[in-house]
Amino acid sequence: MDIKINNLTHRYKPGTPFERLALKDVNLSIPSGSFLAVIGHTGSGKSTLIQHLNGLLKPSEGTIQVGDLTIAANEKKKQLKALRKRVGIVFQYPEHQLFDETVEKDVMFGPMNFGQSEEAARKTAREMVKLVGLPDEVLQKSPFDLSGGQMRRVAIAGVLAMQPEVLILDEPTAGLDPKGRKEIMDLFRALHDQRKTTTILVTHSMEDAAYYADHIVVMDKGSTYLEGTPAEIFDKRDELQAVGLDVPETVQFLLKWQELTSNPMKLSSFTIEETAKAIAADFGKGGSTC
Ligand SMILES: Nc1ncnc2c1ncn2[C@@H]1O[C@H](COP(=O)(O)OP(=O)(O)OP(=O)(O)O)[C@@H](O)[C@H]1O
Repeated sequence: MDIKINNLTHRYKPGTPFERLALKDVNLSIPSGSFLAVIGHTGSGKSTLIQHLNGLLKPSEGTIQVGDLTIAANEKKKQLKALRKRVGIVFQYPEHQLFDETVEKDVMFGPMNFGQSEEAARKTAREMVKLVGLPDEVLQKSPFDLSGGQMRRVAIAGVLAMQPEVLILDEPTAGLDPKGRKEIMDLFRALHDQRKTTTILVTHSMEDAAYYADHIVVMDKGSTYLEGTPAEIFDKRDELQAVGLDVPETVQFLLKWQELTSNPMKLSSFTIEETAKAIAADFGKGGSTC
């Protein structure tokens, strides 16, 4: 489902002494099936931007097109509900929104709210719990008896249960350890690859942007500042530094490796050892053929 953001401006608390211009005249096209990372210094407007994509915020000016739905200022509730069905958001610490007495009921809530029968929602819950890598046994447990990583997966299952065509991830791995971060990001990338879900990742991690996304938008002071592939963006070190962003050495190293070997594989900063092994294996192959 293609997304087009046209001349989007957003003001918080308009007409009050606290008015704040958070987005100004943003134009962006996100083709169906892409994996976009949105990066930028704190306060640059990333969260404000993505909250427009599922109707949590309405434009002050401009429009958002998601497939055949167009959202403008003063949009009606019905349109916003239709938008929320299409666009799912995984917020930071999504487990804070878990509330039901069992995992099954929690995951069933969204689909039933959007009209699925109880039986169909139960089936969906079972499938989604499996999809996020949890065993069937958790279905009857209280979400609050699970580990932090398991709770995060349950919350993600709840978003996926709505079968969104567009998935927005707002710092979805915040607070997880490196292993947990990699598992969750790999899960999103696999979902994207298998289901062609348009995926938009808001992140402070340059590594995640470099390794998981196909395209990057850099925000600065409420506007889009740079756009391009990870290789194009991270080649612009000076421009990035000018807006307070650094390019970690791991990112430079791995992008260089991809370029040198024309290897399209997506590497993660958490898999430096695997990368080293891949390089060693490649040298090994070279050695044996020389
Ligand atoms: N509810 C609000 N009321 C008033 N101003 C707000 C509100 N939310 C955000 N802002 C302001 O809008 C601007 C953009 O904020 P936003 O949260 O979109 O940035 P961000 O890039 O997501 O930041 P971070 O990386 O810290 O999450 C900031 O100046 C912020 O202070």
